Amino acid sequence: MAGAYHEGTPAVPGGKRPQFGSRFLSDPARVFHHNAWDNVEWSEEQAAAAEKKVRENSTQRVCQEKQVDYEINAHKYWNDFYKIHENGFFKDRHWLFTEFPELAPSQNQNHSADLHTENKRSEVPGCRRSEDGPDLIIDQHKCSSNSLGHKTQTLPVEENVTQKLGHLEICADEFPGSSATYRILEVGCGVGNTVFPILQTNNDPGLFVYCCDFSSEAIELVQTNSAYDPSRCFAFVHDLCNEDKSYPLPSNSLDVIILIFVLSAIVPDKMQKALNRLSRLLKPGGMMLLRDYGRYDMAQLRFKKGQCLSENFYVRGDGTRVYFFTQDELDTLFTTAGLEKVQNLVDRRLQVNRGKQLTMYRVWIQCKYRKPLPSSTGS
Ligand SMILES: C[S@@+](CC[C@H](N)C(=O)[O-])C[C@H]1O[C@@H](n2cnc3c(N)ncnc32)[C@H](O)[C@@H]1O
Repeated sequence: MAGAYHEGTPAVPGGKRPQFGSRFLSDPARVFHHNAWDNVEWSEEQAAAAEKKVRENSTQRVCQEKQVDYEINAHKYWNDFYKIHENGFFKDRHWLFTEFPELAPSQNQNHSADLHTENKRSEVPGCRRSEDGPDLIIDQHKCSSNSLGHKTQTLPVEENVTQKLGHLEICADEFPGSSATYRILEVGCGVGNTVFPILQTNNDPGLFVYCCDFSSEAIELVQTNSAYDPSRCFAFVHDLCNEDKSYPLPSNSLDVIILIFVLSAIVPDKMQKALNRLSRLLKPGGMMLLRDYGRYDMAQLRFKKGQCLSENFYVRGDGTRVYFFTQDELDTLFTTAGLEKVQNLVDRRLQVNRGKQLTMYRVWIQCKYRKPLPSSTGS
């Protein structure tokens, strides 16, 4: 199936993960000597062939009636996906902390040095360390607000002073994790491939991790996972496209929001508003982190005619959808949401199936955008 989710390379058994992005293919004759090559340059012919393939597979669009069904029932298609696969896609994601040290800042002594390097790297397209990506690859949590046992902290409220989340009522000054000092939200968390490594790796006592997904099946799998700790984590069902439902936490309350292969799963004309709403939740100085599919990724080229919904947006055989971004599109989305660029990189990786002598060209985009600090006035 085009675009089923599997992560590529497993972690090195018993060893520290090597830095990504350090293996370059200089001699094409050696392509089958390793499983993956980093920062692969595409030839003009290859780029032209990819464009042609996309033109071809986009000629025939899915009919309007089916398009409406995929939109209205999007959560159901993902529920079915998780009913079939459960958490079979759980993979080691320790690359998360190499790429996104913001997820465990106290575990990264060189955090500020890393950020400095990132700023530099963002100016050099294509110059980055790479990583594995997917290819291709609750009901409600019991109210445990203030479960860290800290004093509650009053924060400005987003829209509603009190919001109802199922049977759970959340107030501005008393919401899950209200007393935490470092708050991370993962949107479209699936079965917790990112959340659980964060909880395991980041042992800051002030950490609180929120995670949501519109698939109740996925959230149930997160909540019933033995590593789920309601004193440090709050998993909830939420549709990031739903304008009528607020997040169960106030504006300006989050240090980090992370989106891993989720923005691509929503219909393009709802992406901007979804990001605008998320941006409001960030503290000034807070960061939005994203890793997602890039234009002409192998998964896009593999779609057949009749699976295209709109330009660069496709439906898989199981009814789940996927968009393939350019760096510029993501830059526009984030900056329109009021954020400033820290990093916007393209990761072109060549994965190799040595057994079958197959080559797979992957294109992923990684972004970090920051909410600006209020500018000091009167100086
Ligand atoms: C490709 S999966 C990625 C899951 C997870 N981030 C990971 O990397 O393992 C996309 C996820 O986004 C979720 N999703 C798609 N559209 C959504 C929406 N509108 N609101 C919330 N979650 C959504 C799906 O249920 C699915 O879990």
